[in-house]
Amino acid sequence: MTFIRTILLYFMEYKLLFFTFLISIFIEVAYLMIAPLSLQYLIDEAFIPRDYRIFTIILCMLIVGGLVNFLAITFGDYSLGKLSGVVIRMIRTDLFLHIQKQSLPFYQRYKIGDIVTRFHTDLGSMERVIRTIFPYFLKEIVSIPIGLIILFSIEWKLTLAMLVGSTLLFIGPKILQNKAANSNKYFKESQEKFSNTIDEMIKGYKTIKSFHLQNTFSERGSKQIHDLYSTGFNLHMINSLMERLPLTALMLLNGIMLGFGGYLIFNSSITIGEFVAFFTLFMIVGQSVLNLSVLVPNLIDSSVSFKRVQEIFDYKNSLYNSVKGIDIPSIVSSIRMNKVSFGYTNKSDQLHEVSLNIPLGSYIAFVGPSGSGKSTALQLLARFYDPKEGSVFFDDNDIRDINEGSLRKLTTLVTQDTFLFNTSIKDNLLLDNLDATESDMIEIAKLVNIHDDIMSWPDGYNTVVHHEGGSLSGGERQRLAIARALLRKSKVLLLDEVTAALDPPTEADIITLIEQIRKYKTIISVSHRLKSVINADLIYVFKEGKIFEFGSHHELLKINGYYHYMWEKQNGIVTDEEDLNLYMN
Ligand SMILES: Nc1ncnc2c1ncn2[C@@H]1O[C@H](COP(=O)(O)OP(=O)(O)OP(=O)(O)O)[C@@H](O)[C@H]1O
Repeated sequence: MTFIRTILLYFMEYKLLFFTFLISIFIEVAYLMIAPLSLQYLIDEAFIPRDYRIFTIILCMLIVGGLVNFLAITFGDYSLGKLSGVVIRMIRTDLFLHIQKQSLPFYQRYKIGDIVTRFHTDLGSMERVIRTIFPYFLKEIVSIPIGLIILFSIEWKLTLAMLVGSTLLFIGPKILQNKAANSNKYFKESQEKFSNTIDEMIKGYKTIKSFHLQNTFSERGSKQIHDLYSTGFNLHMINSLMERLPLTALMLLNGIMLGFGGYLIFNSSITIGEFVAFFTLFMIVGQSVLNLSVLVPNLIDSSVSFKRVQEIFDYKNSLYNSVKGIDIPSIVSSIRMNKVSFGYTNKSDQLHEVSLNIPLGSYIAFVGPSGSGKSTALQLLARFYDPKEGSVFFDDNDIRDINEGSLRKLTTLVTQDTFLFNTSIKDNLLLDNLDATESDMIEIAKLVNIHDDIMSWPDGYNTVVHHEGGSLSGGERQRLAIARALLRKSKVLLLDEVTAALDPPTEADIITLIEQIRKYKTIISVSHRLKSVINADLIYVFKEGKIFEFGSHHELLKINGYYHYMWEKQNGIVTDEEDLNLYMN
C-alpha cells in the first residue's frame, strides 16, 4: 500500500511530534500487554498461596504502570491531534494551491463535481485515516508482535495453535479485498457524476426550464441516485462482510483455545495462572487482529481517495515552466506572434503559422468567421496556452520566459462570459487591486456608464452579486467586467467578443469607450461584428486558423477580398455564399 508510505512521509515532516506519538504508542501497548501477565503471578504466587506481600507489590506496580500509561496516552493524544491536524492542513493547502496553478486544459479536463468531490469526500476520507484509522493501525501493528512474544514465553504450543488458527481471520478479508476496492471506486464515481448533475442543474436552470428539460434531468438524476443506492449497497455489504467474517473466525478460534488450553491444564502442562494470563492476552491480541481486519476496509476506502487526490497532484501543468521568470516592464514596445501553430489536441491544429505584430499603443482587431481561431490567438497572447510551434514575444522576450505576475500586470483579458464573485460590487471591482482607490472605482464606473445603475441599487456599491453575476443583466455584467479590467490600469487590454451579447446602444457605448481609452492603452479586440472595429488601426482577418488579410478597414475594403465580402454580408448587401467567389478572385 503505497499510500501508507505517503502518510509516513507526511508524518516525517514533523519528526518531533511523530516520535512523541510513537513512544506513547509503545508505552501504551507495553502496559496493555504486560498487565495480563500480572494475572499469572497474582493467581499462582499471591491468591493460591494467599501471599499478601506479593499481592501488594503487584498491585502497586499495576497502579504506577497505569499512571505512566495515562501520561503516555495524554501526550500521545496531544501529539497525534497536532500531527494529524498539520498534515491535513498541509495536504489541503497543497491541493488548493496546485489546482490554482493549473492552466486552462486542467479546468477543461476536470468538472466542478470532480474537484468538489475530491475536496470533500476524498480529503474527508483521508482525514479520517490520518486522524484515527492510521494511528490505530500503527498501534495494532505494534501490539501484535509484542503480544506474540509474551504469549510464546507463557506457552509456545498454545501460541503455535493460536497462530495456525488465526489464519482464519485473514481468509475472508483477503478474498474480498479487490471487490471492496472496486466497490469503493464505483461508489465514488457515482458520487462524482451526481455532483456534476447537481452543478449543471443549478447553473443551467434557465436553459433547463426554457428547453423543458426537467424530465430529462429528473431521469438522469433518478438513475444516478439509483446508482448511488446500488453502489452504496454493494459497498455496505462488502464492508460488513469484511468486518463480520473475522469476528466469526475469532469466535471459532476462542473455542479452539479453550479446548486446547483445558487439555494442557488437565495434563499439568500449564498452571491455572498461566492459562488465565495466556487467555486474557490472547483475547487482547485477538482483538488487535480483529481491529486490524476492520481497519483494512477503511484503509482500502482511503487508498482509493489517496489515488484520486494523487491523480490531481500528478497532473502536470501544460504550460512550460521557464526557469528564467523574466520581469517585463509595464510598457512594452511591441507584441509579436512568430509563425505560431497551435492545437487544443494532438489530432488537429487550430492555428497555422500565424505571424502578427502589435505595436505599442495601437488598437488591433481580430476578425473572421466563427471558429477561424481569433479567440485562440488571443488566449495565446494571454498565455492561457503555449504554442505548439513558433513563439509569442513581448519585445524580445519569449512569453514562456516571462514571469507570470509581470505578464498579468501588463495584460488584462476581458471575455464575453463575465464571471463575477458572489460578493459586493465594490469588491468585484477592486478585487485585490491595491493600486486602485474607491474614487478611482467611481470614476471608472462613470466612464463605463454603470455608476448610475449601481447607485440605483438598494446598497449601491455594497450590493451583493448573486449567482456569479446571473442576477445582473448581460450589459451590466459586461460593463462591470470592463470597469474591473480598466481599474487594473494594465497597458494591454485583450477583449474577447466583449460586445457580442450586448444590445446596439450598449455596444455603441462600449465602442465609444474604447475610442476614449485607446490613447492610453494597446487594445487587441476579437470581434465578429465588423462595425464594432472599423476604427481599429489594424485589422487581422482570420480564416481557417490563418491570417488571410490584414490592413485598416479602408485598406481591406479596397483589396476587395474576404473582408469586403464579410462587410457586405453583414450589411445585407450580399446574402449568398456563392457571392464569395466574386470577392475572392
Ligand atoms: N478548449 C477547446 N478545446 C478544443 N477545441 C477548441 C477549444 N476552444 C476552441 N476550440 C476549437 O478551435 C477552433 C477555433 O476556435 P476559436 O474560439 O478560436 O474561434 P473563433 O474564431 O474565436 O470563433 P468564435 O467567433 O465563434 O468564437 C474551433 O474549431 C473550436 O471548436
